[in-house]
Amino acid sequence: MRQAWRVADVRAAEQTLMATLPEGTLMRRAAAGLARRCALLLGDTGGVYGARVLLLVGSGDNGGDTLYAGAALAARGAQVRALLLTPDRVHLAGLAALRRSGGFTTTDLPARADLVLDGIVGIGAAGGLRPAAAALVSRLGELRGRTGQRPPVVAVDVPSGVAVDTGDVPGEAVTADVTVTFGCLKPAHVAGPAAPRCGQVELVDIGLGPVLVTDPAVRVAEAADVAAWWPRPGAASDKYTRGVVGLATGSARYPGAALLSTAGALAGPAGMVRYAGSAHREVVRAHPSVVAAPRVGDAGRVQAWACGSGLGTDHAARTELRSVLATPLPVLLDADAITLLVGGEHAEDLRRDAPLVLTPHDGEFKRLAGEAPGADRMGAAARLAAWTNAVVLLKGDRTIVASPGGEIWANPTGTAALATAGSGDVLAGLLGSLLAAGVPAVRAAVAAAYVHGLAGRHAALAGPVTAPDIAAAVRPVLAALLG
Ligand SMILES: NC(=O)C1=CN([C@@H]2O[C@H](COP(=O)(O)OP(=O)(O)OC[C@H]3O[C@@H](n4cnc5c(N)ncnc54)[C@H](O)[C@@H]3O)[C@@H](O)[C@H]2O)[C@@H](O)CC1
Repeated sequence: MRQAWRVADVRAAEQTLMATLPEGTLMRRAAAGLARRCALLLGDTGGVYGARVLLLVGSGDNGGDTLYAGAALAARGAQVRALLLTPDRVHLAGLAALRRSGGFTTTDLPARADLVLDGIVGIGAAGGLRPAAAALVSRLGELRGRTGQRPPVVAVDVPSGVAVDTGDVPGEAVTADVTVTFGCLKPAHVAGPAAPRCGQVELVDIGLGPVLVTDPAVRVAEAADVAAWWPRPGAASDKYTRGVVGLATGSARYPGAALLSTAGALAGPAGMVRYAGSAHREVVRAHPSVVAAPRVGDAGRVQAWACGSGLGTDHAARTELRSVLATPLPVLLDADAITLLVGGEHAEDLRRDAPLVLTPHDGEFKRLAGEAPGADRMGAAARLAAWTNAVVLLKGDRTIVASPGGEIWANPTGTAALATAGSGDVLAGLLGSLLAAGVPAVRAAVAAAYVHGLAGRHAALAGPVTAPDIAAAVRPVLAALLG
């Protein structure tokens, strides 16, 4: 698991650590790690000696890190130029170090550079980039390196222009190939549109770990976590002990949603799938192992329900939703079931002890919460989770999972390939299967999003992706993940 902390927590930890160390120690550690990574990058394209390195230097300590790292590269023979955004406000000791090592300052963007370091602004950023910085960033694409290609950009701590605590990108921002960050990850490295702008994120240890005592703002599951959480059948397992998942999905109008949620559920860890709904004949024809009935009340025993994908919003759909919510079982509500919650008619039904998971996309989120997720998707998901007492899985490029208790996860495996009709139905079935297999709701949501994303990527290797391709890709992805 990887974890990221908010700026206020990082600052507090840094203060604690700095009080025990000679002044400038942390910046020296940060700059040394940064220079090492830059030297490695230059090694890939002809070496440090003689390389043209451009430093974009803002007024704060982020600029200071950049100047010290530039000094280290200049000392190894690189031609280092620092473009100072605010020449009257600059880290003076860093600038002196650069000059001592033979580095120069410049006032405009040069035509050529083999490496760019973005030290315009780090965790001290307030709001979007100021006009002069934004104008500079918009021109970075003009640069060419010794191979004639665009030079790699290394962001110092975070790409300038991103909102560090939310991962939002409010305007012009740097797109980095590598981000070298210090002490710990920050939310922008893992969540929101900022995350893909970071490129490869590398963490430099500056000794912050022992004093970083607050809970992380956001967690990111890794393959080993998902593999550890994923239930596997044992010698004593049978179809019932592995869990039976019930699906209340699809309708005469949307029979495809029934088929896709079933395909997702069949790829999950539960031992049996029961389908309840008007597409019961189609489901059994396509998936003979499924036991199907026309209504939730006739479905037989299950250990969790997934409800809503393609269910419709008519009276019959409302009755099925009510039946599902009346059970003492974990329930996942997707798509139309979320829409049916709007207006509060099911407020009483939602008072339940068993886990509830909601899987809205932005439109469903807006309908239910009354406003769009906005720039702070993690905060928005956490608020909806607290309000509904449900685990909320907010779909997106970096899908967010938020628990009612305030735990937040960002999914790292998202891909544009998942943005296709019926993709969410597959996810609902898969997540329902994990719930039925006894996986706690937050882990089930995190694991389902992770595997669903990998399945989208796997399917995309063969060309344009449809939802059945995603469902089919879950098995090979699990085979590789679970070993
Ligand atoms: N505090 C510490 O102990 C450490 C800090 N380090 C570095 O210090 C950075 C934080 O330094 P600072 O607190 O000085 O803050 P920054 O250097 O991130 O930014 C603050 C400066 O940028 C300007 N600024 C703010 N918002 C801007 C915007 N939207 N557009 C353009 N300019 C803007 C401000 O005028 C201010 O002078 C970290 O990101 C990291 O790089 C590292 O050296 C590691 C240790």
